[in-house]
Amino acid sequence: MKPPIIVINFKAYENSFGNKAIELGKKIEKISKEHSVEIILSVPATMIYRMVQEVDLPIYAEHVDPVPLGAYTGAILPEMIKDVGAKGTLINHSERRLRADEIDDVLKRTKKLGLSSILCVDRYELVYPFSLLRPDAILIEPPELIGTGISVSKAKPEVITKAVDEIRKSEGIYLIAGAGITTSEDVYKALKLGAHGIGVASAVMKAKEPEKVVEDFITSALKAISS
Ligand SMILES: O=C(CO)COP(=O)(O)O
Repeated sequence: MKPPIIVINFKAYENSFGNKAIELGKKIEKISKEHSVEIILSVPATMIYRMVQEVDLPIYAEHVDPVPLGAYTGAILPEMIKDVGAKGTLINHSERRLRADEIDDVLKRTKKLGLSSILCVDRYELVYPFSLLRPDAILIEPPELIGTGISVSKAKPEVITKAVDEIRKSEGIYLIAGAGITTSEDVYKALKLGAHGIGVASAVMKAKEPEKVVEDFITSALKAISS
């Protein structure tokens, strides 16, 4: 992981799985290579294996279940995503919350397996306490803005600046901002406020020309970190 960090969370849209997801992944891979900016794709569990085989980008799970090996029907474990080639996972997304003890357990396991971790939080007050669990990055997303098209960087810039202050108390953990990020200006502003990257879903997944959106985001992110 290296700033500017761009995480595209596929979630469960109609193009989040199957051939459409692979096509989208390949388009994003091309832009990523053209600009030499790594883009992390978090994809549905059923797509991890195919994405890893067909798209040369770091593929993450969107969630892992906080249960041990054993009799847990339907569970997706950190060990399983590692086995199919995932590089890491989101943990505790707003749409897939875990308890604090479960987060702690999952982080210990991902670390042991050599998987990267992006721990999601919904408010800046959680950034420092959760940074003590040593994820690779914390993704802050006010849930009320997710999927609205109203970006955290414009509507709640103080959430980013306060989260940035908090993350600075812990060495070596990245702060990513997300929720409602839609325009290249949203991306620029998030990075200028001190975030190391952005997390996005609907602006890419629902776009007519997602590759254009991703390209604009990369250009803005590069501009923000170089000016
Ligand atoms: O939840 C998100 C990324 O993890 C953000 O979603 P939107 O980009 O759709 O607001």
